[in-house]
Amino acid sequence: MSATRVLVLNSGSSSLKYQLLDMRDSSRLASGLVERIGERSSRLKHSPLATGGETREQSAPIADHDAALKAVAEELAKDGLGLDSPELAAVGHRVVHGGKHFTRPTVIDDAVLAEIERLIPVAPLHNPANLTGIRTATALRPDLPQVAVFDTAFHTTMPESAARYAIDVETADAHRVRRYGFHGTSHAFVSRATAKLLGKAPEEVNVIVLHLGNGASASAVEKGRCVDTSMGLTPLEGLVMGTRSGDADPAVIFHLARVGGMSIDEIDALLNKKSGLIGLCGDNDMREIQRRIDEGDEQAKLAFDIYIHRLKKYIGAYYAVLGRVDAIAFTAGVGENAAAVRAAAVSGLDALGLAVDDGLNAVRGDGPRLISPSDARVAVAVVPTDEELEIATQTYALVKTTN
Ligand SMILES: Nc1ncnc2c1ncn2[C@@H]1O[C@H](COP(=O)(O)OP(=O)(O)O)[C@@H](O)[C@H]1O
Ligand SMILES: CC(=O)OP(=O)(O)O
Ligand SMILES: [Mg+2]
Repeated sequence: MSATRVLVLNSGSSSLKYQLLDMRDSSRLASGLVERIGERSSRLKHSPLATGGETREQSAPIADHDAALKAVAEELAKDGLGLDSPELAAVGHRVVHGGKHFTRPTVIDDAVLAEIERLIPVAPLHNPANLTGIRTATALRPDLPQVAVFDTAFHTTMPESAARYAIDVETADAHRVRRYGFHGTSHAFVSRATAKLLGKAPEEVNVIVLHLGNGASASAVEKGRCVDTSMGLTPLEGLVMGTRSGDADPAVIFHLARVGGMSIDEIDALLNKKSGLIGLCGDNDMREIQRRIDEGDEQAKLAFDIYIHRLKKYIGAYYAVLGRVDAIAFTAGVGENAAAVRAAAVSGLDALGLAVDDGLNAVRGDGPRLISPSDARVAVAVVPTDEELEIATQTYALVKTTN
C-alpha cells in the first residue's frame, strides 16, 4: 500500500486538535488546533511542520466542528497536504465513549456510528463533537477508511469488582450503568512508555498513571492491563479537574435539586463546567493558580490543596489495588509541566517508597524522565503523553491489514 499518511482528529467539546503523520517513520507533517469553537473569538493555529513554514494563526468565528474541520482541511490544502491527497491512508478519530463493547480500534460504518450516537447521554460534552468530526471527514473523503479509537477501550480489562457500582444490579444493567473510564489511549501509551523507561516489558511492571490535563484521571495498570481507573460512567468521576468536580457524594445532587431548587440540567452544568479548580477559585489553568499562590492568594492555595488531597487519595488507593508499585507516571498538561503538583502529590509518602528529587523534578525536558532519587523503591516519572501518535499507530495498523 503506497498511502502511508494518517490524519488524526481529537474533537473536544469546544476544540479540535489535529495532526497529520507519515507512518513510515511516525513523523509529523502538520499539526494544529481550533479553539473556542462556537464562540465569536474562535482561533485556528496551524503548524506546517513538513514544509518548515511558520505557524499560521487566524481568528474568526467558527460556528461548529463541521466548520472547524473544513477550515483545517483548507489549511492543510495550502501546504499540499489536503484531504484529497492519494497518500492519505485513513483518518483516525478519538472517540471518547465507546461503551463496553469497543475494545479495540474499529473501522467506522453505519452500525458503529449509531452506537457512538447512542452513547451521547453518557458523554454529552465529547461524543457529539466526535460524531461531527467523523461525518465531516467522511463527506470530504467518502472513499477513505475512518477509524474510531476509543478512550474507553484500554479500560475494558477492568475486573467487575472495579467496574461495577454497588447499586441494584438489575437497574444498573438495564441502563448500562457501570464504570467505563476514559483517557485510555493516554493511559495505555504512558504505561508502556514508563515500562520502557525502566528498561522493562509492560508485562513486568505495575504502574499508576496520573493523566492531569484539563480533564484528569488516574489508573492502576497491572502488568500492562488496566485494573482500575478514576473516571466512571462519564468523565465526571474521580480527580478534581479544571472544570469538573470529580468525586462528590451523589446526595449533593438530590440536595441541590430539593433544597437548592436547581434542575437536573443546571446541576449537570454546575458539576461538569463550573466546578473543579474553576469553581473553587475562578481559574482552571494551573499556571495561573500557581502565579496567584506565589502572590499569596489564599483561595488559589485552597483550590490547589483540594486538588492535591484528592490526587494523593487516588495514589494511596491504587497502591493498595496493585499491592506492588514499580512506578508512578505524571502526564498531560499539568502532570508534564507543574513540578509543584508532582512534589506535593507524593510529599509525605516516604513510607510507601515514594519521593521526588527536587533537582530532577525542577528540570524541564521533552522526553520521559525519572524524577525520584536514585535509591527510591518506587520510580516517579514524568512521561509525556502522545494520544495523537497512539491513535495514528492504531489506525494505521488496522487499515494496513484490512486494505
Ligand atoms: N507550564 C505549565 N505549568 C502548569 N500547568 C500547565 C502548564 N502548561 C499547561 N498546563 C496545564 O495543562 C492544562 C491543559 O492540559 P492538556 O493535557 O493540554 O489538556 P486537554 O487535553 O484536556 O485540553 C492547562 O489547563 C493547564 O492547567
Ligand atoms: C474524557 C475527557 O475528560 O477528555 P478531555 O480531558 O479531553 O476533556
Ligand atoms: Mg487531553
